[in-house]
Amino acid sequence: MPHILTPLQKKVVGYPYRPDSLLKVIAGPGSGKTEILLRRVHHLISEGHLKADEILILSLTNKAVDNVIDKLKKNVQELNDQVKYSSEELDSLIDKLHIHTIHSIANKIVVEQDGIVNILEENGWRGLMKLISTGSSPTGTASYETNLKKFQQLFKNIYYSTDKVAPKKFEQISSIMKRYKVMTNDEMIIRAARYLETYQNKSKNLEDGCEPQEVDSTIVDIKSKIKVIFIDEYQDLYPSLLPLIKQITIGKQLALFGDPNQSIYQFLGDNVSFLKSLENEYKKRKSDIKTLYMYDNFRNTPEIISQVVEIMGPNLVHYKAEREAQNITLKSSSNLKPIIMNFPNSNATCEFMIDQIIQAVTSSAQLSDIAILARTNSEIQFIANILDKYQIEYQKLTAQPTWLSDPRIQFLIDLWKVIYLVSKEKYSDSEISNEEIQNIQSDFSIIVTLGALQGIRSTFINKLYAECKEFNCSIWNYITSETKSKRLTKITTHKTVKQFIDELSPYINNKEYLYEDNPIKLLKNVCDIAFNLPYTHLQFKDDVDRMSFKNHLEDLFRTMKACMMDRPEDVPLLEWFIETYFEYSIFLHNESNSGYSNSRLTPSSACIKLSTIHSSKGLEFPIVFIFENIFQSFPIENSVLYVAMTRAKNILYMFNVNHPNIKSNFKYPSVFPLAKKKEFWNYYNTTLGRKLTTPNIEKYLLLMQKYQVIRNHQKRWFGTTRIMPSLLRGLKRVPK
Ligand SMILES: Nc1ncnc2c1ncn2[C@@H]1O[C@H](COP(=O)(O)OP(=O)(O)OP(=O)(O)O)[C@@H](O)[C@H]1O
Repeated sequence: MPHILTPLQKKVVGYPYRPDSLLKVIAGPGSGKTEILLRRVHHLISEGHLKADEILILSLTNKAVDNVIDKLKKNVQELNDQVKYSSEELDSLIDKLHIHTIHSIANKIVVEQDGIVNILEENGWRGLMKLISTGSSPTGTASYETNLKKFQQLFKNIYYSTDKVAPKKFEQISSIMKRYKVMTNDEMIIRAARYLETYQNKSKNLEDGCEPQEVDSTIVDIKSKIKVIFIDEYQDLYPSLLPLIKQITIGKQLALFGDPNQSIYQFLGDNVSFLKSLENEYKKRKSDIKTLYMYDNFRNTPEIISQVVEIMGPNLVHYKAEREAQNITLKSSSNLKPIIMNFPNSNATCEFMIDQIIQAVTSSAQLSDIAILARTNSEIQFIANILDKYQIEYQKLTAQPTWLSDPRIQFLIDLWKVIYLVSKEKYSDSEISNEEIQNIQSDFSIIVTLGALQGIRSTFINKLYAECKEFNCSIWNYITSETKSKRLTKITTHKTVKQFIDELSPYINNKEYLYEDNPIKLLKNVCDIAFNLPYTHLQFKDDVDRMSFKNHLEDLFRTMKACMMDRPEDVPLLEWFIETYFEYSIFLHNESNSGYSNSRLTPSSACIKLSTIHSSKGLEFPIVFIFENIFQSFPIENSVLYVAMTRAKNILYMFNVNHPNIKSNFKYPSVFPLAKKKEFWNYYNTTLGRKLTTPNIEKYLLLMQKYQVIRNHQKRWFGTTRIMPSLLRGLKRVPK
């Protein structure tokens, strides 16, 4: 059954469609933002105001896009009670809607105009840094990682500033990037905006109809078909996206949904000024601008909401509106206040947390109801290690799969790029003209892979690049030409380059290999190449390191298989994989409910969730622990704490949270043991739509005694008790 809408939700769903207008929906946590956005989409279509292909839904993250698609399927099916959609009809309806991340739509526009482009990833940055530095480090004598970070910052400052004079070392950057079609995400956004603007101006000049119509493309869709644009989580938009958003939204109805209090990406730029500029565009055109508020809360208990207000009250924007809103719907009282504690050390924090988890699962909760949130990845790793120790199964929620950022896997993909791009250039039917030499894309992948090998210094890469420019030839042709490559002296370097050529040549020289469509063979070959090269990252530190590579390799293989199944018949697997692996990997990642359990065998639906606060955005969990390391010295930002606290549906714990409004007091609260609170567990089960169960406190006490782990706080409550790690694994292990 679809939810019955509240008066505030109804207003948003039924707000009229008007071209060139702005609707801003400010919605608090748990107010049903995404659901209402989709109900509005359905309303506009079913009332005949718009067709599905006239609607564009934009989000910032892939996860949010998948969330929209999932909810859309559920909602449309529920709402459509007269004519039930078959699953094919539903798929076709969803296919017609345009649903993208902002970056993927920019990428589509740019690729349609420019062909394949290289978006800078970690290894790409390293390659670029090697290319422009001249032996000594470009930014001083600090470690490579620090230099890389500084370099990226310097690059950003110089590239996007018009008034700064670039140091000599950076002058080459734009020409190199242009030459190899390498760009950062920000540049891709700017480029896409420029293409849209050019199209707009061209169409204006062509209104007399003297030139033929353009073929179908994303630009044509945006400029001529789309009438309404929805942006979910608008508070995360930042200034460098503005040129593109402006271009996309001209003349359309733009509906922004979000919560300014949850603006956790301020480090990317000022969201407030972004919105002002966008609103000014609508004001300039004298368009309608309307703000609606949604402050119902179907998620958090009133006790959690009061705690949020107590800690952050004056810092919450629009809170007045919430207070004044009439008839807001809230959950009933749970009579359980959030548990806020500061511990003297990390061990005490962990022991208490484990104890609470055990109480919860021996009462009514399932392990998958529980999420542990922390600010940094290192804190998440710390908690993961603790849970490993207790053999409690968990799943890390990450925005993108971890294998994608494993430099070893990136190295394998870069090697494939070398094979594919060099072969393509080599076997291309037409002679490559001088002008085309400027666009030899294999060069960049060679620089990235060669530059990652032991003994290859930036002076060499730099010289190589300069030589190729002088001879006007590709790097592969240069290094494989005996006469030319002799000019690059040093014996050790020479040996490594020879090794590189020897490893890759058999595949490049075999034209058929471009069409190899056996993923196992492709993977085995590229691993052989990588292991035979002096690439230090593949000399494993220990078994854990080896296992992590093995797991990532399995994920890479899974992605290849998915690409293979979907591949158009006439496109070779290698080519299709290089173009699409990122999208497939995100898709598979989200499908497997984002992440892996520590055992990799347990379904994610049976695991505790571990997540950084940033990755938990938009999610909700019955029980939330906010876990801060006691060494966390800088206070948590209001917006980050707000997002974390409002993820909790029924129970919220906050451990060692460093915030000026949270007082430190190390005292076990009187509300425990949690397992004794029968009334509360009834409430818990009812709000989650589950059958009522009785908390099994006897079982809990029995187990505690059986395993005899002495805990100070348990001693106070139950006498001497002991918990063994296997407790949560169905109690199969018999203690010695
Ligand atoms: N009218 C309604 N009646 C009952 N439940 C509702 C109603 N509208 C939304 N909900 C439920 O409220 C919960 C919160 O909704 P949703 O996840 O869309 O919140 P949100 O506004 O996106 O929150 P956040 O901004 O914190 O991510 C969901 O479980 C949703 O199904």
